[in-house]
Amino acid sequence: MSSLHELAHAKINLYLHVTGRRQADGYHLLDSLAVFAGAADRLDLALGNGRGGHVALDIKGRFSAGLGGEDCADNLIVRAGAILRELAGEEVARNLPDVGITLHKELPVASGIGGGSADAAAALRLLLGVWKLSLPPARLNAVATRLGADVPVCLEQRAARMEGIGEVLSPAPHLPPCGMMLVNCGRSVSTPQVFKARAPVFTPRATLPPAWATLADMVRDLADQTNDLQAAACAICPEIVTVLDALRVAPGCRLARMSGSGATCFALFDSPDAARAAQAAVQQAGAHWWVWAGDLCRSTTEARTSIPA
Ligand SMILES: C[C@@](CO)(OP(=O)(O)O)[C@H](O)COP(=O)(O)OP(=O)(O)OC[C@H]1O[C@@H](n2ccc(N)nc2=O)[C@H](O)[C@@H]1O
Ligand SMILES: Nc1ncnc2c1ncn2[C@@H]1O[C@H](COP(=O)(O)OP(=O)(O)O)[C@@H](O)[C@H]1O
Repeated sequence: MSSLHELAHAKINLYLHVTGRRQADGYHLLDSLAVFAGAADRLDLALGNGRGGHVALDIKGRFSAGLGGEDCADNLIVRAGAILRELAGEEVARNLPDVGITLHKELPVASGIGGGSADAAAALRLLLGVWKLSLPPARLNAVATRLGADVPVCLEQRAARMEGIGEVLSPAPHLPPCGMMLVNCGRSVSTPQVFKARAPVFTPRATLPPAWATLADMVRDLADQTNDLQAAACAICPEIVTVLDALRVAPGCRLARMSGSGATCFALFDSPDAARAAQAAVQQAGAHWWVWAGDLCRSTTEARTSIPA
């Protein structure tokens, strides 16, 4: 059998409102518009010789060192395998083929673009396929949420509005053509720490149109929204402010903001070419920064998503 692969695209929160707090466990209630950028990790899967549904993980790529100190059992890819084995039950699990997954880690770790969540979702897609398991959509959403609040949206890798703690998904407004730049200053920022450090105020749910015909229309509406985690993340990691300043003065930048709990920031441009044209100028502001420019994923086909029925 030839090797299977999936791309795990970066999730960008175009805005992120903290609308409340869940009583039961203190998780925050969110209203966010998530889109997916062309930037991605890649997972290659090869079938092993044994049975039992074991997942062996090998990590390569530009940001592999960011996960180097961690036990592979803690990796969200291996945890995705463990949850599916548990759901399959002992008898079925005994006969599941072992697999080897190579993660090419090209997205910065703990950086507000959900790389780990995207990897977990890609692993779920791959493993459901090779193990020939199928789950009803609500069950799959619950499994994904157990792995992380960002994992459900990463299953489809399609622009979506996220509510609840992230697991309540609805269609995003139709997006206009545009380009995107992503910049990360190289410092990992802890999501729980940022949630804890934010000012204890809530922002109402946004009112969005069904479609944005032009980037100017979208930017006008996004300018009225906020990332409620940005101030707290900037206090923890002041270099985020430097990144935002560099993005705002980049030629052609229409809007610059932080994604998720940071530290990665994004900027919107008229086109992927306009974003790429501004890349060198931004890289000059921070030689050690990770800078990516290109297009959004505009369809699930483009994002190479395959959720077995
Ligand atoms: C902030 C967001 C916005 O999309 O993105 P990232 O910064 O991670 O990319 C996500 O909500 C992150 O999702 P994810 O990283 O999967 O979070 P989880 O592993 O479930 O939770 C990590 C920790 O973040 C806090 N958390 C997370 C989600 C949420 N709605 N409320 C929270 O309070 C909790 O302290 C939790 O223990
Ligand atoms: N495959 C993975 N890639 C990245 N992080 C992972 C992975 N598996 C587990 N993790 C853990 O999840 C944490 C959050 O990772 P990540 O999803 O990259 O953050 P964010 O959502 O803020 O971009 C990391 O600090 C790391 O400990």
